[in-house]
Amino acid sequence: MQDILDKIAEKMALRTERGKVADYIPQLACVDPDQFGMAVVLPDGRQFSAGCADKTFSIQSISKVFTLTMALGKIGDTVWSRVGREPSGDPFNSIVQLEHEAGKPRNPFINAGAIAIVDAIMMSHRPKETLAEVLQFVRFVADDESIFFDEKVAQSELLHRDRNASLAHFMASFGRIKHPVEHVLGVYFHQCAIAMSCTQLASAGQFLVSDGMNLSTGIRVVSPQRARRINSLMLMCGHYDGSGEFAYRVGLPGKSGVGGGILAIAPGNASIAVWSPGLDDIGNSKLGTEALEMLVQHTGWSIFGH
Ligand SMILES: NC(=O)CC[C@H](N)C(=O)O
Repeated sequence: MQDILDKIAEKMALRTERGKVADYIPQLACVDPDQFGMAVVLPDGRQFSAGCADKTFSIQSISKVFTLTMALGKIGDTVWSRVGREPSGDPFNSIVQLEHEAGKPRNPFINAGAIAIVDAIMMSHRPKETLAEVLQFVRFVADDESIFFDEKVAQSELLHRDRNASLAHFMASFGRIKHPVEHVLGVYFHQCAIAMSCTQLASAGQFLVSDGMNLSTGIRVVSPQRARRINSLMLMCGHYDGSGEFAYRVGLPGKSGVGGGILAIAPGNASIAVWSPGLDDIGNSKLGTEALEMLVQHTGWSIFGH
């Protein structure tokens, strides 16, 4: 495994076409696009990594996997009255479907869906309390107390919130947001601003590899059925309107973020995190996808076989 990762990192270091860093969140535009990191955690807890796998980056929308898991824990299947579970085929920050579908987002991984999920987990609590809970949950699944919110990124998103604020207010106009919109957005921007390294992120994904159980810590996070369902949502919706392309090229449940990270789950085999800040046109990590494509070719880990 170490050899495979070293080879991938070597190849990635030579790439000149690295995509474009997200600049609609100015703080993300400051990140050096020449970086690449990758980490793999096996079910027995063994870790392998290459490149700058220990450097923290903004996990952005990858956080939506963790807040969805929290929401399912808190309100169970009621989640599905707040968001759907179909791919949207539209960009992550699109508003068009909301008008046709009475303010109900297609799935929990597009921005509108993740904002609705935040509203669902707030349960009349103050934003600070919900934020503490989100951070505690991520630290728990990663088994790492050092994970933190990058305040600069959160403030940058807050300052440039027009699009997400529009989504939230539009949903509120259908009676679908129960807490003050500014509170919900504050929590949403912070969850997106969680900073993690590839190693930490791959550890956090372990429960999705082994039927809901983190075999390293021996702690069950969710039931096998729930782990399977979260994985299916990641496969169908985790890369927005690029989910079909990601399934075709990589064939693993995956969740991307505009910080350039991707968490991919090879059920029964490994939790994989990759980071390279340059994005493709859709907003998914360009080299991150390429690296995962190479990894599955070497390992045969795609859920669809070799
Ligand atoms: N795709 C993403 O990672 C988007 C998350 C980002 N925080 C946003 O709201 O626009």
